[in-house]
This record gives sequence, C-alpha cells and structure tokens, in this order.
Amino acid sequence: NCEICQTYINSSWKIQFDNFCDWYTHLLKKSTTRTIHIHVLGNTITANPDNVEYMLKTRFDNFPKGKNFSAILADFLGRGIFNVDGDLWRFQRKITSLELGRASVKKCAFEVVNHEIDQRLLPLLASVAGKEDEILDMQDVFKRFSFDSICRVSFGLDPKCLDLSLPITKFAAAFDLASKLSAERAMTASPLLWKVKRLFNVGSERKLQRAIKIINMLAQEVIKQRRKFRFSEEKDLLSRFMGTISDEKYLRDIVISFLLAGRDTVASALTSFFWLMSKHPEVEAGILVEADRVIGQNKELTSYKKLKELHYLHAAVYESMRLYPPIQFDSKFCLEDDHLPDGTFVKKGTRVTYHPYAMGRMEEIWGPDCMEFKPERWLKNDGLFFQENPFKYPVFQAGVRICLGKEMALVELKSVALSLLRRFRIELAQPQPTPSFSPGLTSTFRGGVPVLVRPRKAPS
Ligand code: HEM
Repeated sequence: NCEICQTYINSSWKIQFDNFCDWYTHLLKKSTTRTIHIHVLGNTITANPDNVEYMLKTRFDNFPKGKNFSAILADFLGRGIFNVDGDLWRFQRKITSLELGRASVKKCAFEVVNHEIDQRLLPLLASVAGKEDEILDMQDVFKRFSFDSICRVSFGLDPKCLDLSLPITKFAAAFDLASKLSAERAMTASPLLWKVKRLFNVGSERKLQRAIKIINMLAQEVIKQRRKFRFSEEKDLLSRFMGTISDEKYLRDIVISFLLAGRDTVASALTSFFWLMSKHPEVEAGILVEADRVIGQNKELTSYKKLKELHYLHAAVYESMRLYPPIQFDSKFCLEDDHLPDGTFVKKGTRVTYHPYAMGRMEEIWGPDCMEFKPERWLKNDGLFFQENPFKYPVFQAGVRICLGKEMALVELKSVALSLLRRFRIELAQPQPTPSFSPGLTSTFRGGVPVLVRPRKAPS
C-alpha cells in the first residue's frame, strides 16, 4: 500500500524525474528527518549528516558492507577492497594506505599525471581544436586518461605495454557493462531474481558473466606483466600486494578494485567538472586569473607544491563534486537493531544508504543557494579553501573507510582542469540543460559528453 514503493515498482518516478537520484533527492527533501525507507527494497536512505557520522564512524562496526551487498558485487569485485569487511579489508587497507600515503608516491602521482597530460591528453585535444566537424566525447577521453594514470601509479605499468588480445576499448566497454549490470542487481526487488537468471546463465546475467571474463583477462595480463618486469624491485602498490599474496584470483580481485576506484571515479568527476565549466564561464575565468597570479602568465605548472596553492581551483573541483558526486550513493548493512541519531529505527538486516547526491542539494547543509554552482562557498574571507565537515560532504565517504585515493584523485582533477582550461575552451556540441545518468556504480553521463574544442587565443 505504500505510495513510494508503488512508484518504485512501476517506475512511474520517470514521469517527473530524469534520474533516479533526483527522485530520491525529492523524497529526502520532503522527509522531516531527511531519512526515508523503501520497504520493497528493505532499504533505509539518509541525507542527514548526523546519521552519516553515526554509521561511518560512531557505530562503524554495526554498519559493514555486509554479506548481502557483497554477494551482489562478488562476481565483479570478488575479494577486492571495495567488497569485503573484517580481516580481508583491514589487510588491503593497511598495505594501500602505507603505499599511497608516502610523500614520494604523491610526488610520483603528480609527475605521472602531468606526463600523461603533456604526452597524450594535450596532443589529442590539439588535434581537434578549432575543427568544427571534429566532435570529441570528453567522458570517453577522461576514462582513457584515468585508466592510464591508475595503471601507471598503482601498478607501475603503462597500458600500452600490455600484451592484450583485445583492443583496450573492448575492456573499457566490458568494465562499463559490468558496473551497470552489477548496479542493476542491487535495484531488483528480490535477489532471487538475478540469482535465478545467473543459475540458468540467461539475459543480463549472461552478459555480466561475459563482461567479467573479459575484465579478468585484463587483470591477469596486468599481473603477468608486473611479474615479468621483476615486481620485487619496483615500489608500486601491486608489487607490495604481490610480495605477500600468492593466490592469483585474490590478486586479480585487487587489481580490478583499483581499476574501478581509479578509472571511473576520476573520469566521472572530470566529466561533470567540464560540463559545469561549459555553463559557467565566470568560474573558468576565475580559475585562469588565479593560475596567472600563482604560476605566472605563460608559465607552466611544475610542482605539486604550487598546485596546492590554487585555492579557487580546489574550491571549484569540490563544488563540482558537491553537485555531481562520482559515487551518488553508497550502502551499508545493519548488523544489529539500531536507532539512528534522527530517531529512525533500523532493523537488523536492513540496507542503509547514505546519499551524497541528495546531500549536496539540501538547503540546511548548503543554504538557500544550494542548487547553484558557487566555488566561493568553499573559501574563507582570506580566499583560502575551507574544508567542510566530511560527514556533510561524504563524496569520498568519511570516517573509518574514507577513500584512500583522495589526494591522488585531487592531483589528477586539478592538473587536468588547469592544463586544459589554460589552452582550450571546451563547448558542448549539443545543448544539454541537465545531465541524464545511466545506472552504474559510478555516475556516468548517458550518451557521453560530446564537445567542440577551441584553442584559446593567447595562452593566459
Ligand atoms: C574523484 C575521485 C574519487 C572519489 C569521488 C572516490 C570516492 C570514494 C568513495 C565514496 C569510497 C567508498 C566506497 C565504498 O566503501 O563503497 C572510496 C573508497 C576507496 N577509494 Fe576512492 N574515490 C576517488 C578516487 C580514488 C582513486 C584515484 C583511488 C586510487 C587508488 C581510490 C581508492 C579508493 C580505495 C582503495 C577505497 C576503499 C577504501 C576502504 O574501503 O577502506 N579512490 N572512494
């Protein structure tokens, strides 16, 4: 009898909303506690920062990923860090945070990313700049860029050196499909539906298994090449794992989790950032003015230290992910009956989801102008960036399992933004008033983002 569940089952939310997350945002705004429950999914969803802090920090142990959710992603992510709790998670988190936390890795990430930009991204854009008939899908370009970057930083490999039986685009398509079909599993009213399909290897489950097979080939090749290049002498994340794990399947799961972590999130953040830039020339101008002041006119960015001095750019990147978080929502599983700080009772076994996309649109968190794109909201009077409470902005998650690649991601986002904006003006090839997202584990623009690239008259 629940109206919301009826709307979910017959998909009638599509009449009013372009995106599923917009419908949830609407429901969460109407709720006085900013928490709702979708009975048919057994899912409590919240946009209340106190609840988010409670589940991600205060009562972290009572809100793990859980077996039900892990089962949904098990075929795709196996025992990779994104899909496990307990000792398996602690082990991978420890190795990863030690490796990614090293100052030398941050410096190396800056160098790798800027090398990728200079050698691949800029020449690609320059080759189409100013040509009216050359349309580029920025989303696709950013997926390639972030794939190369994560392979080089985390695995110490350039994808070009992989001896692949299929073109890299086939792997990319398989990745996108596996992410979409795995996310769709989570949206079915009963897990029985996809489990039966998997048992008989039919429909979407058949496609998913095929995509996973292709992804496994890629991960296998990464491990093979790393071994060939004498991993023990190298210092990269994969070599660290290979030094302690001999189980090939486990290593493969780890590689796949890092590809997903590093490729899709960064590509998604860059895509929505440039989509917003095409609509906000005043912000673009602000970034260029700051760059000229801090780096110097006609001078190139040469150090990680200088990048950190670009506060307006940093604010613009944060602001863009406030409105368009790469991971729009994220779910945990309640182990024992609990009460959230807003008074919501959560029964043992319930899926509990925090919703960064909706949280970025809440007036009580961001004020009455919450729907506007305003990097200034992140700056103090002295123009320095001000870090908001992470539980109000859980774009990188927050608390005990906060994203381990945050710093690396910010280096990538800011370096790409700066390099491209200083050389080109990127315009949408077709008007696209609001983004429409396709289902997936990370937010993806349906149909990509086709653009025209124009050279800037004089480099600023
Ligand atoms: C804009 C880019 C990024 C965003 C928005 C982002 C966001 C997130 C979020 C929301 C989670 C929690 C996911 C979950 O538990 O279900 C997460 C976890 C994680 N992220 Fe990121 N991420 C980004 C880039 C990266 C990059 C480049 C890496 C590189 C290695 C990375 C590595 C990780 C890892 C290892 C975890 C798992 C942490 C754990 O479970 O303890 N992320 N990230």
